[in-house]
Amino acid sequence: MFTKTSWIKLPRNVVVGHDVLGEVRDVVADTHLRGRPLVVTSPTPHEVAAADIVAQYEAGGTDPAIVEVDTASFDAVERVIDAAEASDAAYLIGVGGGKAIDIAKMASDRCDLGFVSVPTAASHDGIVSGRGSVPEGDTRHSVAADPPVAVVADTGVLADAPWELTTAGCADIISNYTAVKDWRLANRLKNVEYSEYAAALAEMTAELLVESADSVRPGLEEAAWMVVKALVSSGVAMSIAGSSRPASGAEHLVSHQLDRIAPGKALHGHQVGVAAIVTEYLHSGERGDWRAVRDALDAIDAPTTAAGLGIDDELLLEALTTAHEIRDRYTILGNGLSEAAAREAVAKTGVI
Ligand SMILES: NC(=O)C1=CN([C@@H]2O[C@H](COP(=O)(O)OP(=O)(O)OC[C@H]3O[C@@H](n4cnc5c(N)ncnc54)[C@H](OP(=O)(O)O)[C@@H]3O)[C@@H](O)[C@H]2O)C=CC1
Ligand SMILES: O=C(CO)COP(=O)(O)O
Ligand SMILES: [Zn+2]
Repeated sequence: MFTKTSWIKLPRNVVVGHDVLGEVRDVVADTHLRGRPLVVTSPTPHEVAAADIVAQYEAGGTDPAIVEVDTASFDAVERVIDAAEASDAAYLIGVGGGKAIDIAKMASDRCDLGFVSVPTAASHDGIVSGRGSVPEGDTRHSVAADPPVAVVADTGVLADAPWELTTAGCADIISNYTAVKDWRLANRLKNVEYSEYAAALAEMTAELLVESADSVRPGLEEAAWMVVKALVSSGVAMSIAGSSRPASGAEHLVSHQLDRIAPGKALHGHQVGVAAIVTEYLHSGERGDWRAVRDALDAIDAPTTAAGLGIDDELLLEALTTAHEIRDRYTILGNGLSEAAAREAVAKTGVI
């Protein structure tokens, strides 16, 4: 008897374009969301975009509540839940990078309130995904959370953001190659549930971005457009999969471990990019595709070495050899990469 069920949750409105920040209130009005919003943001995105959104609501006679978060943590999620209850918020608007958006997404899921995603940086593929990702102690939780009801991505705001945020988003997409390889491996070796549609979408998204690398240049709004479309597409792949598997494999384990042992040194996307060079080497060997991954990162100005990340060589080696402990997710790292193998891989790929 066939007993499988698949429940794919996707946003209702995804609005991408020039000056769409000014349309947040109208985009929300086109959904079922009504009442007083709680704007969840972080310091820079507050100035860059959240203040404008608050002004839109005030001009329309609504006084939105606002809360700032400064770390991606469960404490921050609790603080936002308290703020939502105290302000009697009807829905949440996450304005910022991955941190603010994840926190808003997870808090709104817990409060059973709708959530709107307003990215101020094309730096990560959690913009539309139905996942929230937060560290806790020695582990990393990637939890299911309802995806945003609406997404408003202003390409002018994204193009004005520091260039390295955009290159981090590109690297997060390029890491789909190795993530999908890990997913297929886990499916073959551990019978992990696998979706060919989600895998194909994640890979195709990376492919299209790499093919367009020449047009991904600083300050170009068209580049912001291309990158944010790829981030949306990658987030949809995660929603189809019902997990972050299409976009998160061993390279993400290494990045999450770096967040623990070398916090705040480099952006999420840059860390997964450098780690992907190494995990691609582990998948396909010296003559394999690791050069293509490195060259793709290089072509969009993303770092390709530990030094480029500003991370000490020994710390990267520690992350590589301990990354398998971060969560129960089978990857090419198996039950752990030995120090000798890690040293060999970083030397062969020039990552160290
Ligand atoms: N849920 C999911 O599916 C996914 C989640 N993630 C998560 O997302 C996070 C990484 O996202 P990321 O965006 O790199 O991290 P942050 O949200 O920390 O943003 C990085 C930096 O960019 C700044 N910033 C954001 N927008 C602008 C702007 N327009 N101009 C100037 N500075 C700006 C932030 O400022 P400030 O310090 O003021 O906030 C911050 O310093 C990680 O926690 C990762 O786990 C990543 C991929 C997928
Ligand atoms: O960063 C992500 C995908 O790019 C989310 O994946 P995680 O589940 O590893 O947090
Ligand atoms: Zn990522």
